[in-house]
Amino acid sequence: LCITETCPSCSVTVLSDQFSPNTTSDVAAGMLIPHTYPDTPIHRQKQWFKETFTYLFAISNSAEASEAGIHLVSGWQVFKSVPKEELPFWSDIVLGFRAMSEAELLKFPQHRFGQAFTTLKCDCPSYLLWLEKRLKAAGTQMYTRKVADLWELHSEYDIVVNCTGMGAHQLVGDKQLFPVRGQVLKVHAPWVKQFIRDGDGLTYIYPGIHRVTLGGTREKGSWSLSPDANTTRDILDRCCSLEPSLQGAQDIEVKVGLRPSRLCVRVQREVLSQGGVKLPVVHNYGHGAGGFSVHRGTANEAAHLVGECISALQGSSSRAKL
Ligand SMILES: Cc1cc2nc3c(=O)[nH]c(=O)nc-3n(C[C@H](O)[C@H](O)[C@H](O)COP(=O)(O)OP(=O)(O)OC[C@H]3O[C@@H](n4cnc5c(N)ncnc54)[C@H](O)[C@@H]3O)c2cc1C
Ligand SMILES: O=C(O)CCC(=O)C(=O)O
Repeated sequence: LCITETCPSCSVTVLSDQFSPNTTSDVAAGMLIPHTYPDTPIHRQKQWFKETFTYLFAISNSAEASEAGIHLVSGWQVFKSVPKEELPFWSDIVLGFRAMSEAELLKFPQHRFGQAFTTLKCDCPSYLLWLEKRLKAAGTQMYTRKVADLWELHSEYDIVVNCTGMGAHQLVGDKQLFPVRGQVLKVHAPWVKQFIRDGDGLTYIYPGIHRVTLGGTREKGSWSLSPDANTTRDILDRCCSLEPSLQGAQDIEVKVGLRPSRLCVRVQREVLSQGGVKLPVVHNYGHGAGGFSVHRGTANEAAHLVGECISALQGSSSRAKL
């Protein structure tokens, strides 16, 4: 979508072996709460988050908000002891970030410190459909197709943008990419209006438009997409200890996804070369646990790199003519 916006003369085709509702992005809680990528400079991550927050905040304030599934949500992140970093790098991007008051902390007898703020949340399947609709309106073709090798696209396309998430492990043989399995529950508990996140990042309660997402797990290196019944009980127990009213949650649906994790997101231009033939590629994958939080920022950067590929192609074709 960013490419169609920044380069309207480009003809964009989306190829994917799965579309919504069968992607990792459909499983996500969709909270805008960044995760730190250890090998990406903080100023770059902050810029990605800021661009994403600004973009989604504008949608949340528009008549598109409910179709796009974007809404503001307020709540608390609570800690058993005061964290080393009292002010996370994103504290001035979310709204109204402050330390919790004594009165608020009374709700969490096992916790000693907390942060209150308002952020955005995406109802992921709605947002993905809304994005697809906008792509189609921009004239983008969408085909179901599994790509086994980027070179198979060479004869049909000038530039390939690789946004395959965990699929990049096989497609481009990226051994720095690893799965972090996450199991979540989507439940009916319409009385829960505030989010609650344990500062250790393992347990969270995220109210959405229709359902509340209860999490979670972070199992590094696990490729299993099968729900685990013991884990479901454990998630429910942990969430009930933060919000006892969840004992009354109904209609529990279990979802599992593999976070496409790396020490840094790979937003990078590469020119593949084979027998003197060149294929420009822009990679945009490896968003781990924070794909929704930074998606618009990384997409803007990838679109910019596509612009650079176009300039390089135009330069080489004019040189070829000379
Ligand atoms: C339980 C859980 C909760 C999460 N909660 C949050 C949250 O609250 N906030 C947040 O910011 N992030 C969250 N995340 C992280 C977020 O879901 C991911 O970072 C994000 O979904 C990654 O998006 P992606 O588009 O890169 O990958 P995907 O959504 O997996 O999309 C990749 C696409 O590429 C296609 N593909 C792959 N390989 C090929 C191939 N060879 N040929 C053709 N197509 C291919 C796939 O079919 C798919 O459509 C969560 C993740 C999990 C698992
Ligand atoms: O970490 C969070 O609180 C949001 C959920 C998430 O990003 C995840 O489970 O990966």
